[in-house]
Amino acid sequence: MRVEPFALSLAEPLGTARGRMTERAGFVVALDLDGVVGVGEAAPLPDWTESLNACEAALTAVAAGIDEGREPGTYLSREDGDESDGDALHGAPAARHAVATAVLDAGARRAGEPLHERLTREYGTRSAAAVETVPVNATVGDGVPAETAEAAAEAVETGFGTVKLKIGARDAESDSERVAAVRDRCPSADLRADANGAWDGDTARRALAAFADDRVAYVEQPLPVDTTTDGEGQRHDLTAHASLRGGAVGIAPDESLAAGGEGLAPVHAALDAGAADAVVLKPMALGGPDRAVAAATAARQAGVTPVVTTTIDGALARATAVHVAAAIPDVPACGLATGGRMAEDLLPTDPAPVASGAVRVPDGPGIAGGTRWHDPTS
Ligand SMILES: O=C(O)CCC(=O)c1ccccc1C(=O)O
Ligand SMILES: [Mg+2]
Repeated sequence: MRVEPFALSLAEPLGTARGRMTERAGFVVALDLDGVVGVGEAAPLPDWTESLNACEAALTAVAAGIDEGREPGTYLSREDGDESDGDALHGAPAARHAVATAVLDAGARRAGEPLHERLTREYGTRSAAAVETVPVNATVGDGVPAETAEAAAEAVETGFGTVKLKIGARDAESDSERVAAVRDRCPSADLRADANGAWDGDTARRALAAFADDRVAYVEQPLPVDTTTDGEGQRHDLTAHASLRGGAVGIAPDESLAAGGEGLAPVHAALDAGAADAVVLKPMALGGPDRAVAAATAARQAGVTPVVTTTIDGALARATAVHVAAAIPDVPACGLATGGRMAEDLLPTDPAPVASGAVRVPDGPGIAGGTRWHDPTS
């Protein structure tokens, strides 16, 4: 297995409650499975996944194990995340994402089918369906009300039906003004907001009441991650998010789904705790496209809406996430329109371009047909 580092700068940094994102770094892996090469991307992001160093260490260990004859699939054996303790990909979801994607990509390329068809069959709820596009939301970063409304209006003009606003970088009253300004300019857009854990319970209740007037569909991660548990073993952050539900504005855990356990355990905990109207599923943070589709299936069974987003990744992981979304029947608008922020990218052309508020699902074999990483001589 080859492991190649990358670093990509963002042309348009994203302002969030956790600061500004300006660069993404990670690794592309290329894995030869009986003569068919599959590729996958690891784009680790602190707060969501292991560190860049831990990711590299995990991938290096997997590469060494494969060189010694270990079967790549055995690193992924349990899709519920129960890999045996001490195994290389335990606690390294971004590294697992790369390896799982490469294995799936090689299998799909061998079968001559797009990745989403394989994901659908193996981890989804229906037989493979032809899916040409997936609806996506525009992502609008922090800014003063006029800027925010302008960016949202521009997105709606270019065809986005859904706009997601980053909030929580300023106080809740200022964010309510931003949301009101957007609603004013975009009367018929579907609106969402993402607090990235910036609020406490009282602030959240106040802000959610104000957002209801402006018909915000849901808020991602209103409260911070807190994996400590009460006497019954329930996580405090999940209980707290559950107590915010019931109003007009839905609650959509995001960071909480990447904390407090391996693999899908946090997703199941959030569903069991009744903490979610929607769940924000990031294949990179969950440890792979296989797990993300399995999480969506579990969410649907619990009556919870699955939404797929990236951690703002390179083109390979973005396209992988598009395949995940395509494997979910009637998926709502997903946070996959982030390619335009990149100043440079992993592929010369975007295999999953966005137009009119939808992303095109790649229809070649595997993730996106052939790339230079698929050519073992390059
Ligand atoms: O969902 C979107 O619209 C874009 C993705 C996004 O907001 C994001 C990007 C990187 C890291 C975290 C997040 C997040 O959803 O919190
Ligand atoms: Mg979020």
